[in-house]
Amino acid sequence: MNLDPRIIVALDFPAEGPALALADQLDPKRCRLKVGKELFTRLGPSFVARLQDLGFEVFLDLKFHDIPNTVAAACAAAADLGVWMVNVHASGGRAMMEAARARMAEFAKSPHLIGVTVLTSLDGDDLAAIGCPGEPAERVVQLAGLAAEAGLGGIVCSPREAAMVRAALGPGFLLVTPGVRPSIAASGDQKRVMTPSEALAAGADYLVIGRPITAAPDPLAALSAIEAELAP
Ligand SMILES: O=c1ccn([C@@H]2O[C@H](COP(=O)(O)O)[C@@H](O)[C@H]2O)c(=O)[nH]1
Repeated sequence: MNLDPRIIVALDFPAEGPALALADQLDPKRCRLKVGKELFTRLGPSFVARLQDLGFEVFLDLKFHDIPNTVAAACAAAADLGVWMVNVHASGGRAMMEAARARMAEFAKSPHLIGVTVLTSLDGDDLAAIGCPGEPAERVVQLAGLAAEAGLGGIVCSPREAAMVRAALGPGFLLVTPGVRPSIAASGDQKRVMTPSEALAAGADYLVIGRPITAAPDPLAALSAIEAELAP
């Protein structure tokens, strides 16, 4: 029995039906579930509660990015939902992250609060186009340091940067990595990817995996294959 499953399944579906159909087949001992902008915008807090009733810990992936007061209040609202993890954009700045951290400290059992660094769909050219020239890894390490200084418990990054961030910030700082693709899976819009076993070996704590499972002809078989790849 795995009490701290490494896999977080991204439930990116357009409606409750298919999302619940998959959740019903999954086992909270094998994975956690991520609710993102699409499902939360459609279904709201009651859907999160539904997943929690099934026994799942939920990562509410809304990537808050706003002024400190607004983000802190949004994080408090997420904590009220009893979610396991919530995130903010580290590029929102130190004061914003500190405000969110301070509000979380008011909760007896607060979610993990983590900072999104550089989206895994971006490469160096994309960063240059938005006025941030340089390698994604450099910016990830810089934003990870800022998140750590602000008191956050970890970051979202590509597994490609996991080893560098681990070396810079040491153990105990959570590295949550989307951009995970089994070798036979299509990258789609993800530009900085690694396989599940590479991600774990690089030091990722949690692997966020969506379409390689949710869009597979047999999602349970896809999950089992990933678990087998990760087995020691
Ligand atoms: O940098 C980021 C931050 C978040 N995500 C989210 O993770 C999943 C990945 O889904 P796949 O289908 O495995 O690509 C998705 O919900 C994103 O919103 C990310 O990909 N990259």
